[in-house]
Amino acid sequence: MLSHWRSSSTYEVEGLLHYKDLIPRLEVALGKFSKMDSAEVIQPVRTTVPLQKYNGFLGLMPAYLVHEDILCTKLVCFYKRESGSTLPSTQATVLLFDPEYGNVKAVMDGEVITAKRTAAVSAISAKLLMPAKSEVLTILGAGHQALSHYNVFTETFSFKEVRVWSRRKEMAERFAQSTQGHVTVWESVEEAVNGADVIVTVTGASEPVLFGQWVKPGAHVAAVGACRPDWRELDDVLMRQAEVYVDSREGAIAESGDIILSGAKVFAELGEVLNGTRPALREKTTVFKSLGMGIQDAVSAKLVFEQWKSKH
Ligand SMILES: NC(=O)C1=CN([C@@H]2O[C@H](COP(=O)(O)OP(=O)(O)OC[C@H]3O[C@@H](n4cnc5c(N)ncnc54)[C@H](O)[C@@H]3O)[C@@H](O)[C@H]2O)C=CC1
Ligand SMILES: O=C([O-])C1=[NH+]CCC1
Repeated sequence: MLSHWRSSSTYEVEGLLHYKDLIPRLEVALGKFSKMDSAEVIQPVRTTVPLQKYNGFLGLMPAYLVHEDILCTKLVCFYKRESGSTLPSTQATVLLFDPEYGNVKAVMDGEVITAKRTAAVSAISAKLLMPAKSEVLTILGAGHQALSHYNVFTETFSFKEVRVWSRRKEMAERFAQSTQGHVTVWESVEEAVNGADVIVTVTGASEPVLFGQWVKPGAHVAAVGACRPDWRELDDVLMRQAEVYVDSREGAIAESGDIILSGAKVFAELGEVLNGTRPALREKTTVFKSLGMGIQDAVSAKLVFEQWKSKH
């Protein structure tokens, strides 16, 4: 039996999970997921328990990758926070099991895993779908996901300009000061996205913040927030004019307000594009609607555990 590891340290997981290792494993997992073969991947849609009193949700995200023998679940609480709140908006713990015995092999901090695997999947969407000559990246939101997206997008691609907008300008300014490279702060979403080739929406919004009329034709939008059926980040115009890609069709039609309320049709899962069964329509305006999947946490947790074991 493998040794048992407990870590509540965000710092420890941070040092063990690297995009160069994570991205290829996520691509394989997304491809397998989209083959819809339950002999390969078992991942029910997230079970969500509303915490009405606190404007939040507890999400349970189990997954089993059969050939890799990775059995994992994430427990994630996420909240809609008022402007100025100092409470965290996402807290997560990841449990990695030994599938044969059923014992827990590792308990890990899930915040870094959530931040990095979500950003890595958005980077995969951009790699497949952004315009061939993409020079301007705009990030809407200035929290944890904004930073992980900045990091992986600037590590993976060569943008000439990176812009940020946040509903509180001082947060956008703080974000711009915290990044390695130069980031410009914009006062309005309309100005921030004007001419942008790639737009990442990582806000806690429940009403649209990004409107289709502002988006350059052919741009790619990675839409990461609004993970509830009645929450929005994108308006109907954008949802209907874009080709919509998702991580999971099943998850999207159950959980994405942007898809459900706009009536937009899902064109493909990212895994189908990776498998070559659906095309990447790079020349069109594209939206990747991310909701997050248990398999993404599972491959991340396995990587973290492997790295940890190699050092102990
Ligand atoms: N798709 C996925 O796999 C995942 C999605 N998420 C979602 O991504 C979003 C960002 O998460 P974090 O960066 O961890 O949160 P965070 O709290 O660190 O940052 C949220 C950002 O959104 C802004 N914001 C909050 N409410 C807003 C509103 N009503 N209008 C405009 N801006 C608003 C905040 O000022 C802040 O800049 C959340 O919606 C979260 O639920 C989080 C984890 C995984
Ligand atoms: O996949 C994930 O961890 C989450 N999606 C929405 C909030 C948390």
